[in-house]
Amino acid sequence: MDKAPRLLWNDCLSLIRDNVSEQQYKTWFEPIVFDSYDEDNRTLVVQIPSRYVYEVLEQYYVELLSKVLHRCFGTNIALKYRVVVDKAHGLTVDEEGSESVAIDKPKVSTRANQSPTTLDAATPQDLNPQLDPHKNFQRYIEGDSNKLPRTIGLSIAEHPGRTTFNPFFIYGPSGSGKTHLINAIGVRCKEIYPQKRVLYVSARLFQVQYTDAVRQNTVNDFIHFYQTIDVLIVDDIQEWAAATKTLDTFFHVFDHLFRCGKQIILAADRPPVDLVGVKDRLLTRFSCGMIAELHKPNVQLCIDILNTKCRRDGLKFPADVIQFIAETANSSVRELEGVVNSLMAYSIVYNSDIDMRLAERVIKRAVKVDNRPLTIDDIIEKVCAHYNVTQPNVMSRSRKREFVIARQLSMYFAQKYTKMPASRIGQLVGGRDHSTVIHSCNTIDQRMKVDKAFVEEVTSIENSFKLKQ
Ligand SMILES: Nc1ncnc2c1ncn2[C@@H]1O[C@H](COP(=O)(O)OP(=O)(O)OP(=O)(O)O)[C@@H](O)[C@H]1O
Repeated sequence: MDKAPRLLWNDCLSLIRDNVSEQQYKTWFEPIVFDSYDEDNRTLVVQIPSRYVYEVLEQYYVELLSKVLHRCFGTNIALKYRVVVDKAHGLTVDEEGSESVAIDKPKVSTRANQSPTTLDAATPQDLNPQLDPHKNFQRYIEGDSNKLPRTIGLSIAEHPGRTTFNPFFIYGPSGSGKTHLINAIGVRCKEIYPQKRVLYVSARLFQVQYTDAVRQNTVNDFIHFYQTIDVLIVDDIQEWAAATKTLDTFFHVFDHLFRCGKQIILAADRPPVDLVGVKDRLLTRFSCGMIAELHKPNVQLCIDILNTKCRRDGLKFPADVIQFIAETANSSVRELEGVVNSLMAYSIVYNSDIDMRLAERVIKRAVKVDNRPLTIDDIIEKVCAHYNVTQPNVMSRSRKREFVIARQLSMYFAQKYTKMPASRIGQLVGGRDHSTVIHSCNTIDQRMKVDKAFVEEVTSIENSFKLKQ
């Protein structure tokens, strides 16, 4: 080979650049770094920033890669990916990321869905905690909606069974991050105390295991096994509603662990009082430690999560697209992630850049469309979310800058999108008169004529209304 392998790889990149859009090149190929070339095995090793990039390259660009590699390096060339860890942000990409081992395909850390098969008390090293290492605290972005549960979770991980937060009962809507948080507690706990017997189990799996134990006449072993756990994490316990026998069995486990000072962590989609079919003796126990609620993420948390995801997965989304997704697809973090994945898929399939047009198209398909006419309450809610202020702030007499803007914009949008007269709008926005509404609308109109950044802000809020039109 006459030319240095690094230069040959640069040739490959030039060829690729000619064959994909600029956006695709920047997103998927620019982050690839030449690592090494093994002359004997004719193997090129490249570093990639995440497993996600690997999956996309393998799924959509493998043919292109193979053609350019053959063209530049000749036939019989093998390509290996090395998935690196983002040290700057303390984020690990996959299990092998921290070991500098060249891998054909990064090994996925599969979450074994099965519970321990033997019901004997295995040693801590033998017990698979059934935790997903990726769902850790480093990846659990903090925001207003989860600050308290996250802080409590960290403290439990550091002192399991020794805080007043026992049991820790966490509840919140679907996709708000319950599983991630309770899993992160287990992961952190295991890092600090490798000897502790930590176990994550879904309520459904616990029930299945219990049913099996009944069938095989091993209920005592079953209970004994669970009574040997130091940190027991049970997810989705609302699924036990009316499963009387399972609940009774869990009662024995719970009581024993609690008395022995072991940590219990429970997650559900509703607070203990709303758990149907659970007897009082368990309900009072569920409620005697700490109950914390996870709320729907606010816009700022969505932005932070999206930015982190893009950074981690080596994606480049324009800021206005991030803002738009955060404002429109924010009913849960799962929805946010779904939109990002769809957006990537669309951009690849249609060979188009990720911009507002594509984002609007994808969001319309991915997010449930609400056909109700836009109401003034919808408007105030979106404006408040955008400026991170509360409805009482908007209604108040305060002249604080962001309150005034949120107030004036609420009136402006109400006039533009609802059929209400100015006097009614004024009444609903803190009991103002119609001349204040007209003045506010004029102020916004005037500012939009001279302030480009402000026009962008207004457009971004209007985008968040789109799903309601
Ligand atoms: N604060 C956060 N930072 C980063 N990712 C998050 C955060 N909250 C949730 N996620 C991610 O959102 C997705 C959904 O979260 P999770 O499964 O924990 O929700 P859940 O409340 O348990 O939902 P369900 O009740 O439907 O099981 C996961 O991929 C999770 O990693």
